[in-house]
Parts: sequence; structure tokens; C-alpha cells
Amino acid sequence: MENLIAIRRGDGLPVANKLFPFEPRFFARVRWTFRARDILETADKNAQGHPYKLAHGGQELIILPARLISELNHLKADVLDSRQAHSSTLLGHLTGIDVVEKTNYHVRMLLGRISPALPELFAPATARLSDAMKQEFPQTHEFTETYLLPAAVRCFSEVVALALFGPQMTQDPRLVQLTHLGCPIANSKIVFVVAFIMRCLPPFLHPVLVWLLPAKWSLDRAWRELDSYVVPEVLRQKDTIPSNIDGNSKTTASPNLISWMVQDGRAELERDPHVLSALCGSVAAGSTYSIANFVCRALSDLAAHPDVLDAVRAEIRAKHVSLDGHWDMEALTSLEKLESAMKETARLAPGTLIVYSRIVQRDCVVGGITLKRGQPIAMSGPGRAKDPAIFEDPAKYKGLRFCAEDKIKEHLARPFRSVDADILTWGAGRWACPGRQVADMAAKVMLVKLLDEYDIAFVDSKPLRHDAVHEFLFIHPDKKMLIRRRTDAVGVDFSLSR
Ligand code: HEM
Repeated sequence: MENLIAIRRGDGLPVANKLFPFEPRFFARVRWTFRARDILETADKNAQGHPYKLAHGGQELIILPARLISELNHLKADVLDSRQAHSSTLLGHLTGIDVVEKTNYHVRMLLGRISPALPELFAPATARLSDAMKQEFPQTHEFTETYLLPAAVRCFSEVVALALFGPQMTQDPRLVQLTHLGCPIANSKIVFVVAFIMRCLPPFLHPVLVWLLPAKWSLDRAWRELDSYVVPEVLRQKDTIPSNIDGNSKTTASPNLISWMVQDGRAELERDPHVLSALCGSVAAGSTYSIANFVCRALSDLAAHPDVLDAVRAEIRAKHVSLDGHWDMEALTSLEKLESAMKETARLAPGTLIVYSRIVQRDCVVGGITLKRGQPIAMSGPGRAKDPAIFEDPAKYKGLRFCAEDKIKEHLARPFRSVDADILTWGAGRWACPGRQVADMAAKVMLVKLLDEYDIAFVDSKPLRHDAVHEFLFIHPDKKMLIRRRTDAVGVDFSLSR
């Protein structure tokens, strides 16, 4: 498909997904909704490593080549804004996540408080995840059709809720359910569904048409319900937890986002209970579904490649023996084959095709290109992760490619959780995903347990098809896989950690 045409405007950049200069945006929007993968692939091929513009229905995006990452990362912190870009991608003003445009407090807390506290969170988080897995996955030795994504979402919501709200509040199952806000599963309280549907329509119709969506009503109810849990708790903790004036003390009994935010907040916005509630909801919306989607895709890749699955399972079991069953976080990070399979899935099946989304805040020049204030920029994920100059056979799944003799050193230095500008799983730069350590830990715990204890196979031997809407790639919640308990599980039990 020839979709990159040489319409050159003032900035001289060609435009992809535009058939003629004055084509109404509506057509670009419809094409992007259903064929984003093809459009981006063709545009990347035609652009040959040069920047171009992408018409996708909104303001045209400048797609920059990934070789400019390091130059972009060196710009001052106030030149590029990631949160404004993420909010507008998910239509934050309609879905309620536009609070992230006002503050980066949640990002600072995830990086500075929650990630360092992971060793403390490990035992309670793995206990909750293990219990949820027993509930969500079949306990028989017969293959049972299982809705993989909803099951994984419910398991990870236990971990996310614990990290956000702490053990006391998480005793209430309804609050745990509210961390499904971001997932298109049956309860339909859904950021993504509202954003997916509304992005198909011209923005001037949004304020009216959004109210025709039952998903929007449910979403608003869920936000109010979340407020009813979080606001009183924030007020209570404000009275009981002393504020952390020097920024060093640690007085929370158990590490969780709300308590840290109450303790560390100084600016008025950082002490506003409704803002803190909305920040927790926004983190929940972006995290539960992302980990679940990633793990389902990793499982689907492993089921399609039994040789890799066997090697990863054998590695887990050998580790279990060498640890005498006493798993801890460090043990999880030493599973080289599992790490490699995870990286390979992330490389070929990212959650989104468009990465490094930013809105330019001040005019600047990068790689000889003038970027203007207000201009959205981004990069093509597959353009980098499938670059034949970086990866041999880039389109082919090779689950153990990173463990090859000539790659292993580099692999050990760049584990799955690290920000890797070749794969871009977590984006890049100072605004790369701040939840990557949590995601890495939770995903590994589930994969280790699932691969040890269960067999997984495709229904009718047909591999799972991955769906795509706009730039988002996902496993549809209606898709099932066959799952049964194995008889030879070694029974990894994280509660026995040293
Ligand atoms: C496998 C799971 C996940 C993947 C693949 C993922 C990926 C990403 C990516 C690509 C970005 C954009 C980074 C950029 O623009 O450079 C991002 C942002 C973000 N992620 Fe994740 N993420 C995952 C899980 C999580 C979890 C578990 C949390 C929270 C506990 C989280 C919290 C966030 C937040 C708050 C942002 C926005 C950062 C900002 O706007 O500056 N993510 N994530």
C-alpha cells in the first residue's frame, strides 16, 4: 500500500495516511482505527529512517526515528510533556484521566516510593496473586476453556490494588474490582472502550455523543465510587500520618501509593483528596490491563512455540531445586530464558504501536527538524523493534534469541525491566513507564506459577489472534485458551521466600 505521499508543507515533512492534500480528517481516522498496523509498517518502510507526519484523525503526529531518542532525552525536562500526550491519546477529558495533565506526583511516587519498596511488597503481593490464580484458573486435570484476559486481569488487580491502597483497604473486594477501570471486561467500567469508540468520531461531536455510551455512564459511576473509598481514607490518614517534611522518613506501616502520597504531599494539588483519588484511578486504568495483556500474549507465544515453553519450564524447575523451594525477588530476576521469552513477546507484540508520545512545550530543533510548541511527536514501536539492523529475522518469534551465546552478556545487562531503546517496551527517557518494576515482578510471578502448574493450549489448535484498534494491540477478552493442571508441578510457593 502506497500511503506515504509527498505532501510537503512548511516543515517539509511527507505525510502518511493521507490520500490527497485536502482529504477530510475523517477518512484518515477511519483508516487508522482499523488498519493502523499496515499503515505504520508501510509508512516506516517508505520513510527509510527519516521523520514523517502521520495523519490519524487528530492533529498530525510527527513520527521521529528512534535514533533521535538520546538527543530527545537530553532536552530539558520542560520541553516535552508525556502526560499531556498520554491523556489526549485516551481522551482524558472524557475518560477522567486528564488529572495526570496537572501533576506528575503519581509518577514520582511510583518511582521514588513504590519501586524501592517492592521487596517489602513481594510477600503480600505474591500471596494475593497466588490465591487469585487458584480462583481464576481451572483446578482439574482436564483441559478447560478459560477466558484468559479477564482471568489475568482479576489476578493482577489484586497486586495493583495492594500497591495503590495497602492491605487494609484491599480487604474490600469491590475496591479491588474498581482497579479494573481500564479493562474492557464484562463490567464495562471502561476507560479503553470509551476512548476507542470516541476516537472514531470527530472531536466536535464528543461532548454530546459520549453520553450515548452506557460505558461512559458506568465509568463515571466507577470514578464516583472510587472517590467514596479514597477521599475519606485520605482525610483519615492526613489526621493520623505525620507529613514527611524532610522527604526521608518512612512512617507508613505498609508501603502503598495513597499513604506515600498523603505523607509526602506538599503542594496544594498533592494534598487534595479528590486529586489523589483520580491519580490512583488513572494508575489503575493504565496498569492492570497492561500487565494482563502482556502476560496473555507471552503465554500465547509460548503455547505456539512448545520448544521455548519446555526450555523455560525446565529452567524454572531447575531453579526451584537449586533454591530448595525458597523463591525471592532475586531468584525471579535470574531466570534468563523466561526473561528472554518476555522480551521477545514485548518486542513483537507491544501494547501500542506508537511509543514516546510527547507534546512539545517549547520550540526546539532535534536532528535538524524544527519542532513547534503544541506539536505532538511520537515514534513507531515496530519501526525500531523490527529493525533488521538490530534484530536478525526481525519478524520471527525466537523466544530464546536473547540467551544466544553472543547475546547473553548484553541480555544480562539489560533485563526485561530496564528501559531498552531497542525494544521500547516501557517507552524511553525520564518519562518511561514508572510501573515497570511492579509489572516485571507481577508478570514473572504469574508466568512462573502458570508454567510450572498448568498446561496451556489453543482451542481447536488455532493460535490466538491479536486484535488491533487504533494503535492499541490486545487480546480480546472473549478469547479463550485451554488450561489444565499438570500432575508434575513442583509447586512454586512464594510464601517460603527467605
Ligand atoms: C507490562 C505492563 C506495562 C507496560 C508494557 C507498560 C508500558 C508503558 C509505556 C510504553 C508507557 C509510556 C512511556 C513513554 O511515554 O515513554 C507507560 C507509561 C506509564 N505507565 Fe506503564 N506499562 C506497564 C505497566 C504499568 C504498571 C504496572 C504501572 C503502575 C503500577 C504503570 C504506570 C504507568 C504510568 C503512570 C505511566 C505514565 C507515565 C507518564 O505519563 O509520565 N505501567 N507504560
